[in-house]
Order: sequence, then structure tokens, then C-alpha cells
Amino acid sequence: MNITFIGGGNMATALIGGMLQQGFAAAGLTVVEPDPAKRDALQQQFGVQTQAAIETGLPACDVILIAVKPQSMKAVAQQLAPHLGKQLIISIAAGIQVNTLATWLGGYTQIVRVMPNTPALVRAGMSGLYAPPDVDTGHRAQAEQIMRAVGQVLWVAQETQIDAITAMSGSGPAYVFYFMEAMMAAGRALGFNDDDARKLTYATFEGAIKLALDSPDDAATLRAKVTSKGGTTEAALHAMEAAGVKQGIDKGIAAANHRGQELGAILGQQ
Ligand SMILES: NC(=O)C1=CN([C@@H]2O[C@H](COP(=O)(O)OP(=O)(O)OC[C@H]3O[C@@H](n4cnc5c(N)ncnc54)[C@H](OP(=O)(O)O)[C@@H]3O)[C@@H](O)[C@H]2O)C=CC1
Ligand SMILES: O=C(O)[C@@H]1CCC=N1
Repeated sequence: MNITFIGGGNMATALIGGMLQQGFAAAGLTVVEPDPAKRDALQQQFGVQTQAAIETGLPACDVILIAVKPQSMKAVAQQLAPHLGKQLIISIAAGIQVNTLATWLGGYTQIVRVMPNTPALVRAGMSGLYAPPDVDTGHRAQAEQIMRAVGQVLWVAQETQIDAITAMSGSGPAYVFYFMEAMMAAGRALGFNDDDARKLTYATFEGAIKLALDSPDDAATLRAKVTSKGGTTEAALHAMEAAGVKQGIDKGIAAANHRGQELGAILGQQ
């Protein structure tokens, strides 16, 4: 499968890194990226081909994966439209609806909307996929094959669920890193140096997720097993509840979902 990436930023880098580890050939991957420093880095790190712009033409490819910011999608789609034949278009842009993109692409319909996340780089990604009914079976299978190469997939029947997936697993790694940063800062405040605060935090996350994946218990039960009556964990969780941590997470995920819908509505009117 020959794949052309439009945009060689954070998410394209994560996808390419994961795909190469899974056996995709670098020779089959091209990245269109205007920034020469990013082009050099992609060539050196991954051995993929790069080019600066769409206007100079695209290599023959089966799939075009658009990985630019939502705000750049209209301009990119309009540049792409004259180059389309039978390729599968994969869009990973937050918020941008398939119908909007199809219009910008001059009525092209073979579009699968995907919401991946950066752990794709280590093939531990989570991707939501949505395709309207008129997308070919072969194109659906191609999209799934690419995303499965870098992690788990979840097809959804309603496009609005992609905004919800964006708010959960798309943005989700940032929430986890935010918690980790806070935990390491708290560790430093308790007197640990950077290395030890990092070790204690990373090992705790790794251990907790391994335990959760291997255990028949749900998260609430696993939490209860740590929480001795009248003990330290209970004191911590009471303090976190009082500080509104859970409400903050709830509000944060709702805000991400809302922002995805808002981006789609605002940019779709342009
Ligand atoms: N980062 C993440 O965790 C995730 C991101 N996404 C989605 O992926 C998309 C990309 O995000 P991300 O990788 O973080 O963003 P980045 O800004 O890191 O990457 C986008 C890249 O596209 C380049 N670009 C801009 N215009 C063009 C053009 N006309 N042709 C080719 N390349 C162009 C940008 O160059 P320059 O900077 O010079 O403008 C930039 O290098 C977004 O739509 C986002 O919603 C989805 C899931 C997760
Ligand atoms: O923050 C964003 O908008 C993108 C989409 C999901 C993760 N990053």
C-alpha cells in the first residue's frame, strides 16, 4: 500500500513511526510537509520520501492521509482535489465532518474519518473510525489495516461519536501526562530528585495499567483494594474529591467534545 501523508507534524510522525515498526515499507510512504526542518527530520528518522507542496503533484498512491490542523483542511482539500482518482482519503482532523471535507474536495466521497492518538508511535494507539455508507468495502478495509498496524480500532456508526472519541482517546494521552506531571511535581515537593520522582510516577502508571488489563476486577474494585480504611489512600482520595479532581476530568472531557463540535461547525461554514 502506497500512502501519501499531507502534513508531517506530531500525529503523522507518530503514525509513520508505528507503521514502520509494524512492517510497512518506508519506500511506500511519502510526506508532503512545507517545513524543511520537519522534512529533513522525517527523512533521517524514517527514510520516507518527502516533498514541500501538493502543487508539484503527488506520487501514485492508494491512500492519502491528511494530517494537517483543522484550520488548514479547507486549503489542503482544495489543493488535493485535482489530484484525486480512486484513492482512499483518511482524515484525522479534529472536528471536520466528512460532508464538509467531501465538499472541499469537490464532491469526492471515498473518505474515512479517523481519530488516532500519539501512542500509535509505539503501536499502542487507539483509533476511532467512521465511514459514511457510500465508502467502498475495500477502502474501509484499507483504513482499518493502517490503523490496526498502530494499535486498537473502534468503528462507530454515528459521526458525532468521533468527536466523543476525540475527547476520550484522541486528547486522552494529554490528560494522563498532565496527571503524571502533577504527580512528579508533588514527588519533588516531598523531597525526591527529578529521576526518582519520574521513576516512582512512571512505574506506578505502568503497574496500575498492567494490573487493570490483567485483572477481572473493574477500576472501582481495584481502587478499593488499595484504599485501607482510615489509611493514606483514603486521605488522598478525600482530598482529591474535595479539590474537585473528578469534576475537573468530567468537565475537561465535555469541553473537548464541545470544542470538536464547535471546530466542525465554525470551519464547516467557511
Ligand atoms: N496531535 C495529536 O495527538 C492528534 C492530532 N490529531 C489531528 O491531526 C492533525 C494534525 O495534528 P498535529 O500533527 O498535532 O499538528 P502539527 O501542527 O504537528 O502538524 C501539522 C503539519 O501540517 C503541516 N502543514 C500545514 N499546511 C500544510 C500543507 N498545505 N501541506 C502539507 N502540510 C501542511 C504543518 O506545517 P506548519 O507547522 O509549517 O504549518 C505541520 O507540520 C490535526 O488535524 C489534529 O486535529 C488527531 C489525533 C491526535
Ligand atoms: O488537541 C487537538 O485538537 C488534537 C485532536 C486530538 C488530540 N490532539
